[in-house]
Amino acid sequence: MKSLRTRISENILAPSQLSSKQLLDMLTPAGRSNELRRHAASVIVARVQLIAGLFAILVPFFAIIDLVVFDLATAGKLIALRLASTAIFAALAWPREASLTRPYTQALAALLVLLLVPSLFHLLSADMLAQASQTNAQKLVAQLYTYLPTIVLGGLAIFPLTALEALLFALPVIGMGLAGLILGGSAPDLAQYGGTLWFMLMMLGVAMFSGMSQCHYMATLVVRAMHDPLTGAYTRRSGEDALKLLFRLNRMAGKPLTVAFIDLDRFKEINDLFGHEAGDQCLRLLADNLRAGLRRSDLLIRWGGEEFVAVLPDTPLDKVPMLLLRLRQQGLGQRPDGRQMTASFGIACSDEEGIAACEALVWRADRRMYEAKRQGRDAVVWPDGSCQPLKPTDASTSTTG
Ligand SMILES: Nc1nc2c(ncn2[C@@H]2O[C@H](COP(=O)(O)OP(=O)(O)OP(=O)(O)O)[C@@H](O)[C@H]2O)c(=O)[nH]1
Repeated sequence: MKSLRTRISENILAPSQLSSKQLLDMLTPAGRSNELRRHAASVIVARVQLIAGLFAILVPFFAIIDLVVFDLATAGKLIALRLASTAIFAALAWPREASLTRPYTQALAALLVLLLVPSLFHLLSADMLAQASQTNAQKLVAQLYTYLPTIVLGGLAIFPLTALEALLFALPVIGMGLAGLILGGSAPDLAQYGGTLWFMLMMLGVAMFSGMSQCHYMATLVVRAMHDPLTGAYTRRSGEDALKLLFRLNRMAGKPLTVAFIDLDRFKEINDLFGHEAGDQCLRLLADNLRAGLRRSDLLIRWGGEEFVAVLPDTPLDKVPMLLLRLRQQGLGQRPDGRQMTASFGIACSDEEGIAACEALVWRADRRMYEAKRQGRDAVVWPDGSCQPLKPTDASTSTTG
């Protein structure tokens, strides 16, 4: 069983081992991180816009077939439906700014509209087409219209949806497909309904498999692109993007956002005395310990070599001492010589006078971190300029500074 799972994950889904968490992430979107949601939202919106744009151009052209095949009254009604569909497709294709707070919900809503338009077209035209179809050509075109919901289900395959999402999107489409058959006057026989339902379920299966595979592949790439491979912290680039977003969101909500600029003390000494590999190990340990002290909603960014930035959304200055206390209690990790690692901290808060952008926030925190270095390291410098030592009072955990 395990080797079958490994084979599927390595050869079909993506070239990586599949953990239980990753498997769950392909089945339901519940555990998805915000960064993954944002990325999935941008992929879904881009594809919805592309397909909707194509449909907005192609759908009116097929009016020619309606005019050639059907009588004028039927063709007129079909063309009216086409024009309404075209207007919706054009609106979906229109470029618009992604929602800052709920980009994923916005993307799923656009996708739902895209899927429902052809299915509704089928539903609304079914009765009319059944009555107007006398000749073979008319019956053929009417039959092609009944395939619309099935084609929509196949189209789901190009979106990075989890299995649950694909299923939920498919249910109304399948429902409308079957309702169209009833309205079209098909006798409720097993051959007609069973065959159509079977075909739809096959399409749904393909769409689910393709969506899950895309989800997994996307998650693998996003995690690799956004996180520093040594420490697992956000890279400078992805961290700056996330910080900008959080800064805007907190500003809009009138909440303070605090950043802590953290620089490991005397790190060069570790590299010089114990080698680069030991230095790397210390950086890993430091990042693990910093993360352990932060909340789930906080971000840890590797700003440069041994410099990190902790981003604390919705955090006023008076909450920062609690974080520092937690870090002090658990420690930042041991150096290869057995002594405790120490770091210098600079704190800045978006509430401060003259902070219009997050760049200014980080710059101030950076300056304060240098001031902490200047004042002897293993210390924190606050926005009011005061410098507080971080040293534990216990002499057994003495510092390097
Ligand atoms: N092992 C390792 N070393 C790194 C990495 N990135 C940067 N460094 C090293 O980090 C060291 C930083 O040295 P300095 O800027 O002098 O800082 P420091 O020795 O910590 O001194 P203070 O900051 O003043 O306490 C340099 O020797 C870099 O080569 C890395 O990814 N791995």
